[in-house]
Amino acid sequence: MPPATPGAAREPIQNQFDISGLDLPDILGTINDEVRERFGEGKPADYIDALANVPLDRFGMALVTRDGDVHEVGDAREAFSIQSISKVHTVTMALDALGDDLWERVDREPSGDPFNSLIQLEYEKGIPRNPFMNAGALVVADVLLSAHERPEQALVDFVRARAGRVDIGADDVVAKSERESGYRNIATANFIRSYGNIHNAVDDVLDFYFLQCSLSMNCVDLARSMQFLACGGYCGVSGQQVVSAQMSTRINSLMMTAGTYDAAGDFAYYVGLPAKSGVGGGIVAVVPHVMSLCVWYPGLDEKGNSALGKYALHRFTQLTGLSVF
Ligand SMILES: NC(=O)CC[C@H](N)C(=O)O
Repeated sequence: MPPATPGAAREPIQNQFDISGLDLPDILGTINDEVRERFGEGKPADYIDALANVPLDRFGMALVTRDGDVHEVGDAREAFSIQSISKVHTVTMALDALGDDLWERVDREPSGDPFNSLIQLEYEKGIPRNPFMNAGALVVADVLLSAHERPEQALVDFVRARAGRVDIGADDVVAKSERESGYRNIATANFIRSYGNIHNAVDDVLDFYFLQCSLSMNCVDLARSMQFLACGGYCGVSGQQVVSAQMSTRINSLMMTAGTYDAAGDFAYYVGLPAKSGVGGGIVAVVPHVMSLCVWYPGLDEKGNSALGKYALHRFTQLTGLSVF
């Protein structure tokens, strides 16, 4: 049947912000059952000794709505190494400190290369492609070292305030292990320094970076810590406006285009949400204006993203229709 008005859509447009008709506990339960059938897929991040032997029999998922309601399933309260998810927290702090001047130090384009790649840095004279690849996160770390008297404490305070928990901290074993096996990050930081785009001592920048990667949090903490990106920059957990509404939209855009590295296109296609992954197996995602989510499964695919975490988010957008597209 043709639409009544020429040019009008056939389907009535649903209010994409209305989740009252969704049975979220049931949807999470279905995803949990499906994921557990597939335990064993992927492999842990074996280039960091402390993460190499994490068993592939854990899955957690949590979401936090705009109203602060929490839904969770599986191992959503088991802490894990947040790794590169911390890059969302640090870029938020750096944008708060420098505003758009940050973009003179780091670009905001997808890289199409692995998260630890150095290849574009020489062509682009020490300006990393985006703040979510390791090179960009090292520049962001340097910005925070310049902006804060006690940068590590400032980061821990920021994450604690967003998650609403005072006992969040770094896992020293993971941080030490990262330093011991951190050949690429050490090379990257020194290479950027040679272009003058790191201003503080390289070792201090690396210490900060390894600390941020080694923060230990669970799915509920992480979903809460991203709630401000679902609420126009307002963090319901702390009652603070963290960044402007415009800036929170832009951080979501960065996650969409670069949050899952050289799989960002596939992620947009398969999941359809801004997301940020870490090699600890966590992935956070945002449904703008609706909710923030976190999934965790430690087996990674070849791009370094949680294999079943990605599957879980794919099923979530399929079952709820909550893709941004
Ligand atoms: N993608 C990631 O989570 C990478 C973080 C890891 N600590 C590294 O620097 O290699």
